[in-house]
Amino acid sequence: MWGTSIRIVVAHSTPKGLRFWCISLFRKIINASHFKSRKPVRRTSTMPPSRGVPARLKGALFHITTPIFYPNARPHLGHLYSSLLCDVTKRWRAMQGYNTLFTTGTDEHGLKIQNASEKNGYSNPKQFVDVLYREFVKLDQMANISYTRFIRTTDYDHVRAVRELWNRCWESGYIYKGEHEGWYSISDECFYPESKVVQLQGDGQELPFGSPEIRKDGKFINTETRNGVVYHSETNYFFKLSSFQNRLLTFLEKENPHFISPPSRRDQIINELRGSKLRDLSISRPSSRIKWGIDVPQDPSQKIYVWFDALCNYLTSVGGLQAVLDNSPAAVKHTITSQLKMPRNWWVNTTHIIGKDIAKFHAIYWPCFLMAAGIPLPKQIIVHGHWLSGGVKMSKSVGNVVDPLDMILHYECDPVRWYLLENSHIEADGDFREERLHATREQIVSKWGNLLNRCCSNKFNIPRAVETFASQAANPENNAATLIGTEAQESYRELIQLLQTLPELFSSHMRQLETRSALKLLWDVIGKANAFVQTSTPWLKSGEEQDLIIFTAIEVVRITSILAQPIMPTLSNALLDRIGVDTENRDLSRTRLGADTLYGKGSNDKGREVPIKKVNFRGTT
Ligand SMILES: Nc1ncnc2c1ncn2[C@@H]1O[C@H](COP(=O)(O)OP(=O)(O)OP(=O)(O)O)[C@@H](O)[C@H]1O
Repeated sequence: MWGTSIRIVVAHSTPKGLRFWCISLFRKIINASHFKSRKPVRRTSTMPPSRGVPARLKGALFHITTPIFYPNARPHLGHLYSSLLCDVTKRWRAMQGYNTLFTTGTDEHGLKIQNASEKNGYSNPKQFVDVLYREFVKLDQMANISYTRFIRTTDYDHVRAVRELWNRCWESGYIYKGEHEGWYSISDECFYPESKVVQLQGDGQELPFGSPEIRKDGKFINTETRNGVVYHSETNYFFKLSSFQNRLLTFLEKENPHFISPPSRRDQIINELRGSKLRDLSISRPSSRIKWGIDVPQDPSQKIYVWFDALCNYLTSVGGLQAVLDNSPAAVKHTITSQLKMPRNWWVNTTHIIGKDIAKFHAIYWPCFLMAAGIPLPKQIIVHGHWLSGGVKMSKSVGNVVDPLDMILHYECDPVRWYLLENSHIEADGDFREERLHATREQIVSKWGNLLNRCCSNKFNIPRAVETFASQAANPENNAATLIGTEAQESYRELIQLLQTLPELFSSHMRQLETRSALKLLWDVIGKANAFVQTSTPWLKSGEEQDLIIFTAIEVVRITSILAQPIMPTLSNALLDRIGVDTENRDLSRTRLGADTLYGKGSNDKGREVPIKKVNFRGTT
């Protein structure tokens, strides 16, 4: 205040050159006296955050969905990855001020489940899925996946929603009965055109369909998923997919070019739509062949195709088709959906995260079903790559799976989450390596934990350092002079620069789901902070110089831990607990340097430990 009034007097009463000279002189005097005579003043409340949640985000709606998974065997690392991307996005959006909804679940009907149930000795597939869906719920619990609803396609309200969708498409004339023959994959539960079928020879050679050497009794596979196919003919109901080719292309190319992300996946779908004509899609199967499914409303001799059933789960999750059309709460009572006052508003703010294996179903079939039913489309589909094992997609059917529960039990949930997000890229496939997971945990302990440990030594006083320097944080250049030696000052300046840009850059990577780049930013600043502590040797310093070093380093722990909450919810909060950050002060508005002026109490007490320890590498990959 004193400084401000002097500056105002000087600014208004002197010529320009003299005025600047006076200002800088006064600044120097003020800073010098400030450093000499400053005594910590205990404040009664924390400083107001500098940047709150932008008004446009407060209360905005964000609904995110995983694919629903087949409970034909226990879940593997690939399933966890899809769920994790959703969980992290949901947590991040919640931190930004959105109202969020997150649904996941299991796809419990169809031939694949029927066959697996029989193979496992169950007479009723429902009993089989009742056992296996729990494995998916258990994994979500163990991995801290914070869904708001776990949908099972055998849930009453879902069955009702599927019938609603079918009836609406039927009434609008987009479903008709016909004869279907072609190459069918039991594993993929779909037909493939001849152009995508080859015959496998004994020597591994593949003969395209139509080659003279092809034998009728040979083994045929499709070239998309490489699963076996058989020639099959039956009466089915068809969906008039062909009617939507142009509408869908216009939507994807002109009206909503960001509907499919990343752009490379959008281009693939557009090329597919441009390159070949959409054929009408068989959306039922004879009940004689498939017993385990939802009856076609007008014809119980047919069961609804499992994809028509499964995709509809996304509508169930906001209350079903009618609730979306009426934009009023679902008639069927469910703890979540009946609470949604305006289901359509949630629906149009829905993002589907899916693996690339099911892009066609989500980016072509699903929008067409919705268009046929007169329902607006969701906001976005984000397509991610696969985790491989032995060079091919990790898959339940192939059996080349990594058990995520096993990894979580040994390495704990947060390091596994961090590892998966750091070692993957939305557009590329990832290769699981247990030694890298182990190294990730080591790095958290030796870099993050070490920085915390150093600052929490009983030689230092974090609360005093925070009280002294938090209010000065807006003026880091003034503080640099407190440090002795150009090396320490340079290191300080670099660190401050990184910290100042961190929240914005981190946010921009998270918006694009570039988790690897987001996490790299955290490592960069933590690495820089460790180097700064090493260079400035606070254990050899005292008074304000020591406090400034400790304040700056512990700010790195505080800010990175706040930002890391969506990635490692438990550990980041344990780190914040360890340095006494109030639970009210862990939002994004506190990620500015000095945005929390009251923390650190008890942090330097003897005997308190870092909340993560090393574990051994088990040597199995
Ligand atoms: N290897 C993987 N990498 C990444 N995600 C995967 C992987 N496997 C499955 N998923 C996720 O699960 C979805 C498919 O679920 P599904 O239950 O069909 O898995 P699956 O292991 O491929 O099953 P199956 O082998 O029985 O067909 C994918 O779209 C993706 O979201």
